[in-house]
Amino acid sequence: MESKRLAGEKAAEFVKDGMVVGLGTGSTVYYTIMKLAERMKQGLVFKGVPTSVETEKIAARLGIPLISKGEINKIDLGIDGADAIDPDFVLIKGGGGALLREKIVAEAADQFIVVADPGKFVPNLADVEIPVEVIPFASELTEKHLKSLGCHTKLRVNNNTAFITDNGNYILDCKFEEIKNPKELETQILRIPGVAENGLFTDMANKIITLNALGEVVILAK
Ligand SMILES: O=C[C@H](O)[C@H](O)[C@H](O)COP(=O)(O)O
Repeated sequence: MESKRLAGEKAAEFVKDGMVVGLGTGSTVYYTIMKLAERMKQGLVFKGVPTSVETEKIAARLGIPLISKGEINKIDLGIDGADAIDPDFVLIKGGGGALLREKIVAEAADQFIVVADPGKFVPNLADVEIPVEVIPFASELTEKHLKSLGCHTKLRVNNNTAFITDNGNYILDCKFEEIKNPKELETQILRIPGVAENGLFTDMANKIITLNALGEVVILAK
């Protein structure tokens, strides 16, 4: 999609020599990674921290140097996509199942840029399911606990079997009737034993790169 390409490529301009860059997951940030590989050939020097096995493979194929898992100390800039963005820049992520590593990287990054086509903007987050990554042990109990917060849960499946994340966990997609306080909900979900992470990303995005109604790339900042 052209809008994903334009937004994704623009974000690559924010990477400077010597940076450690969190490389997100999905079809929009894919264009960022492609652009970064192009800039690398022109002399840009940086190292990447991939947020998924999928991104790790793409980056490795393009020859992008990656920091190995046990050596990630500092991330200068994270760039990633989103499934939904509300007017306060609260994000829902995890449509591709990569939310856990994505949140670790977004939280650690000094700056976090989101790349998204305009279709990702929603007036109400409750219109979108929140992916919750849960460890398989006693996941029925975790699910029951989640339901007590007032949502409908759905185990994510792939080819008729449970979808397994890069971390060996399940995803429960949770639909709430309303979300009054996303920050509080993010914390409440995280407090449930068995929950590894949830797809609500509050207070994280510093900039959002998207397109306006004229199809021009715009950078929204808080
Ligand atoms: O788990 C997947 C991620 O949260 C992605 O960043 C998100 O799904 C956005 O992906 P896309 O850019 O393909 O719409």
